[in-house]
Amino acid sequence: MPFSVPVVDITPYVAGGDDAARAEVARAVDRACNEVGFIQVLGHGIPEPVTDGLAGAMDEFFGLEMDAKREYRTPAGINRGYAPPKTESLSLSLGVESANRMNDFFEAFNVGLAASDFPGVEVDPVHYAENTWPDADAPGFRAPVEAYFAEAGRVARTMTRIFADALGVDASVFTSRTDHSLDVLRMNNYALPAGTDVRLDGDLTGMGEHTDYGIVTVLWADRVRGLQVLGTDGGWHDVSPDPGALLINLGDLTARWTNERWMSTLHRVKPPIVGGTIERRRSAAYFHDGNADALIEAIPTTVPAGEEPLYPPITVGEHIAAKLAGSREGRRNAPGRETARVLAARDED
Ligand SMILES: O=C(O)CCC(=O)C(=O)O
Ligand SMILES: [Fe+2]
Repeated sequence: MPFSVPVVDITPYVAGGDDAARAEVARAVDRACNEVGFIQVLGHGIPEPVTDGLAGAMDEFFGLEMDAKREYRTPAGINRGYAPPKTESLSLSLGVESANRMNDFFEAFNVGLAASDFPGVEVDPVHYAENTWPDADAPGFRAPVEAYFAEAGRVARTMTRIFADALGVDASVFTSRTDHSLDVLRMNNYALPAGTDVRLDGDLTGMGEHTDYGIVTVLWADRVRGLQVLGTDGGWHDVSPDPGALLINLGDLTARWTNERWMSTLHRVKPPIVGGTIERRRSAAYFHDGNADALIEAIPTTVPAGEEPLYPPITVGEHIAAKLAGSREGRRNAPGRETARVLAARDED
């Protein structure tokens, strides 16, 4: 079967729909999560001006001089603010040590929910770090980013409502573990500085192969080639969203939670070289990771009778901290179940 990312219209969950229409959506999502791990979602309800605003905000910030952007760096252990090109290596989050170590050329800006967003809840200030906003240099950045952040968060929570129905569990299985969720929006910019000779740097990777870490990711991206997803056929496939669609993909915590009934799919960004350079590409990944103190263990109905779950229980915070130590601090993670798959992947479409 040729590789494709299923399209699902979630209008019945966003704008109201009857039980039959919702059940149909839940079935389609279950199939996509089981077979691909990526979905294209229509009917998400994010107004176009909001995504246009996000894109404009990214242009304003990433268009600044490097010296100005560097002012907004944070320590590697704090997942906020600006990350210059080649400071992160996503494949180290996976336990894959490659020749292009720290060669991911994306630059990013991270914003997320902070301790001050949850007054009265005792949360770890490292996971829930306060944001760094570039107000002085990019005054038009914050408002549209906050507007998009709220919308993407709503879509992520809608997806978990669909997940509960698709898995046949009570909605509280998700809501009880996401009421002070670690949520981060990573805005990515893939561009090479003028004059970069791409022929001399054959190892260039936009973003190294990785799985996302949390529960679910809502991904907005320019319709420019670059994102590749590893299919169950062992090959990498180009994926670009249909007009108006958002990409949704599952993270590792959901694979653990569902005892791998659903997939946390490997992906990477390898922009094609055209005319000696790469086409600029932007994306924004909203990671909905769950409460740092929530325990994630296999939903009992996903574990076959008489078998042990594939993974031991883990808290969201422990899992995310280990992954970030790989991608942001350069400490290679212990190879896991996904590592073997990426090493075996064929380098083709
Ligand atoms: O740029 C993309 O399309 C993917 C970004 C991504 O995978 C991520 O930020 O985790
Ligand atoms: Fe990702």
